[in-house]
Amino acid sequence: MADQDGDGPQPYAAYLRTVVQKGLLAGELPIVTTNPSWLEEQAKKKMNRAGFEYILGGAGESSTMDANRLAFRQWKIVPRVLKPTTPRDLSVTLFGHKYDVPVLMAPVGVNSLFHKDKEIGVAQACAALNVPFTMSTVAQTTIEDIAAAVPDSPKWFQLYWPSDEETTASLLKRAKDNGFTALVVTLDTWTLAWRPHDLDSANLPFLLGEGCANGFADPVVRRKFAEMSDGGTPEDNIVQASVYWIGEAFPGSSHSWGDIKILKKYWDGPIILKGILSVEDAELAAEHGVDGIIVSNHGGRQLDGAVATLDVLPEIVDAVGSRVTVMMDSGIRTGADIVKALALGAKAVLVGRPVVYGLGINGKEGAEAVLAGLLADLDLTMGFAGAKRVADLKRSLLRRVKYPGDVRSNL
Ligand SMILES: Cc1cc2nc3c(=O)[nH]c(=O)nc-3n(C[C@H](O)[C@H](O)[C@H](O)COP(=O)(O)O)c2cc1C
Ligand SMILES: O=C(O)C(=O)c1ccccc1
Repeated sequence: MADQDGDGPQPYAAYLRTVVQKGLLAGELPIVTTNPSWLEEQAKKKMNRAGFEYILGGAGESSTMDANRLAFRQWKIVPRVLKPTTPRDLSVTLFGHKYDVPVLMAPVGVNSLFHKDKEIGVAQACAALNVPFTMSTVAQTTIEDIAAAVPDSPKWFQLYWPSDEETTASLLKRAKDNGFTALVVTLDTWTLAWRPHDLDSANLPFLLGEGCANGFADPVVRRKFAEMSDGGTPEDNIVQASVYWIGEAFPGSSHSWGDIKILKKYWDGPIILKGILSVEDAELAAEHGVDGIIVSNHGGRQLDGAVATLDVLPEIVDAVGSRVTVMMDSGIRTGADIVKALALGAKAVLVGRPVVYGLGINGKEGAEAVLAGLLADLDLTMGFAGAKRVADLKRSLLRRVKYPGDVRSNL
């Protein structure tokens, strides 16, 4: 969708072209709604229950999921007029790479539960729109298969950090050898949280082999599994192998700051820590020489009661923004949300649930429709706000308001 006529991609213009091409003007309805708060409803009707509920679920009473959305509602944009903003430039430079848009796909595992296109569908949707794709460790597609499907597109690798150093090294080597340029290390999920939604329905698909494809393809995982199972392969005993691999990805206890040196030993590109919510940890990340952080509460799926990411973003940016690249996720649904996060100092945002709802509704096409819509909305919102480029999004564009939500809130 890159538009070579202007200065880089013009997501709204591209979106309108798609509307015409797909015959929507002739009265056909889009398969995927353009309203992000209806996506969940649409996905519920279209997807199988286990897959839909796995995406939907938050930890505890989902209070952090609610907070993520409410936090966005408490900032409003003060627009400008008589200020031409075309053509707009949505590009950002992160770790020396120029990206067309300030939006990345968040790492989301077990996509085979959502649609047969699984992670490949999402990766291809991202590739079509030049959105960097962050691959999850617990994908149901291998690192090698993602690389083969989207060889020339920007790709980051997310690590669930195994307790075993040799397994860590093996995963990182495969990611590096296959063209993944940045490493995202998720720190808030050394074990899965109390998620009543999934627990009540015993929806724990990774114990049946889902989310294990990447692990089962790993030479070190295979060797170690053979050693402990009298020469067995994961394919011989899926349940036992899943328990072993999931035990590596989620070891049940956290690494410590001193272990960052292990990551540096095996990864010479940018290292980004995901799941930072406190200024203290942001400072420690900077002191330990990492390149970036993602202010994230895992979309409210880990510590229920954790603070909304937008509520701590400004203080974290103030503390470490000049030393590390600060990004954020959790609760991004609209172009206005992205504008607010960028104005409060994030260099880029990641989006999770909406895209995999799109995948569940209509495979690769659905994921692409959600991302294209989000980028078009961002493009328009920047224009109305008076911003021609991402650097124009400053804190002075926003006002903090006191009311708890909007009348139309779906919370
Ligand atoms: C179904 C699902 C699976 C996820 N899997 C992973 C994962 O494998 N690794 C990871 O770091 N984060 C994972 N996340 C968290 C996302 O990367 C991201 O932090 C979160 O979805 C952002 O919030 P949002 O869904 O409100 O956009 C997952 C989220 C969902 C919804
Ligand atoms: O559900 C998640 O949030 C997550 O990170 C995960 C955990 C296990 C398998 C797949 C994804």
